[in-house]
Amino acid sequence: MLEATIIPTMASTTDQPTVMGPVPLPFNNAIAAGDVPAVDPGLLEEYESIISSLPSNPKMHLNCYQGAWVQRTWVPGIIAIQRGHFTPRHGDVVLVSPPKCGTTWLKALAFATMARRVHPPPPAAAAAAAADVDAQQHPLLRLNPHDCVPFMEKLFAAGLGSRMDALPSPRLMATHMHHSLLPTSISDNPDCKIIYICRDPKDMLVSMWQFARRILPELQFYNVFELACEGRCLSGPIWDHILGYWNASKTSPENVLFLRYEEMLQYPNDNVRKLAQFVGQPFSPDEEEAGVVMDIVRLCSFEKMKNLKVNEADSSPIQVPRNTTFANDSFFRRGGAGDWTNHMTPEMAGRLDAIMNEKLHGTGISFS
Ligand SMILES: Nc1ncnc2c1ncn2[C@@H]1O[C@H](COP(=O)(O)OS(=O)(=O)O)[C@@H](OP(=O)(O)O)[C@H]1O
Repeated sequence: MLEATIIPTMASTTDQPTVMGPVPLPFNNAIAAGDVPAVDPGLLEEYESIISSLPSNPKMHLNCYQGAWVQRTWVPGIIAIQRGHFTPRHGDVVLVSPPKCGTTWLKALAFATMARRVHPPPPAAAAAAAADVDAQQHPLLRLNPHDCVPFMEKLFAAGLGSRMDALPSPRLMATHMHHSLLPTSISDNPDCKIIYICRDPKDMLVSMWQFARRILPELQFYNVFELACEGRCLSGPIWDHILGYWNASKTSPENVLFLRYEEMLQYPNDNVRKLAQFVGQPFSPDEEEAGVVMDIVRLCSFEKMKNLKVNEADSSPIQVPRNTTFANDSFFRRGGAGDWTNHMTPEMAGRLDAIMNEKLHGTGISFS
């Protein structure tokens, strides 16, 4: 670890400079302050012409870009990242997931783990004492995890990608991009660590449908299910998304950590230890003795996060760029595994399992 230095915290525009160690800073509206730079009209025209040539699903606002179904508005961001507008740095950690597979949870856990020396997670006693002012200082008690860890393609699509350069190392960021979409400057870069999380696709689809219904109330679960089976739902083909990172984790285990939502639910402490080790910040015997692992798991638990004031329905999201569509509460619905049994017939579940089994056959990973 480098020695602690005086650098300004980004926690809020009014915060005073604070003694900080080399930890990720919450990436929130402070860093997005100022005018959004105008995107070159020529570039916009080029993006538009690329997008208009892509296979599309207008109802779902999706396009198929280089074999992956992505949200239309993210395509310019993906292109910008592929063209080298993002400059990786030693110490960068990229969190990757298909949507609705535990992104929010992983953002919280990775942030809490990597920032623990400057922002210790509140210990059990302090967490119980609501009046404990110090305990409330933790960024994750005042910010939604999406305000702490930027979503790369959205940021670049908004012309704000260069603001990542302002973040000190180590930087923590997230993407939903398929492995095949990543530029080699990320995917083949030993300086850049990737932490991947996936989930039983059946639960992922239920979660995705429930989320999408907030803006598309007429959307039927059956439609999302069919699209997924055809490989055309958001981040589809799902099997390609999972396999890309699964294979990379086998080839380069020191660069790609592959996690599963269901295993995280079952063994949260072990998985947080794995994460800390992977990013080069293993828990010391003193931290183990003090219960820091459990403190992080408790701070980031579904129950804790869902019940925070910042994550209530009327809490305004400050994500960068601003997400006016989904309120913070939409990221914490039910949690847990197995909700698919309430929405799929056994035939539907069997069909999706069979497709996944066929696609993942012989790879060493399965979901049934
Ligand atoms: N802390 C924590 N622990 C366990 N589970 C959690 C947590 N936070 C969010 N969730 C559940 O994750 C689902 C949302 O997935 P994502 O966070 O990937 O969504 S997004 O892609 O960022 O929009 C969604 O799952 P469902 O409840 O099944 O819809 C969330 O409830």
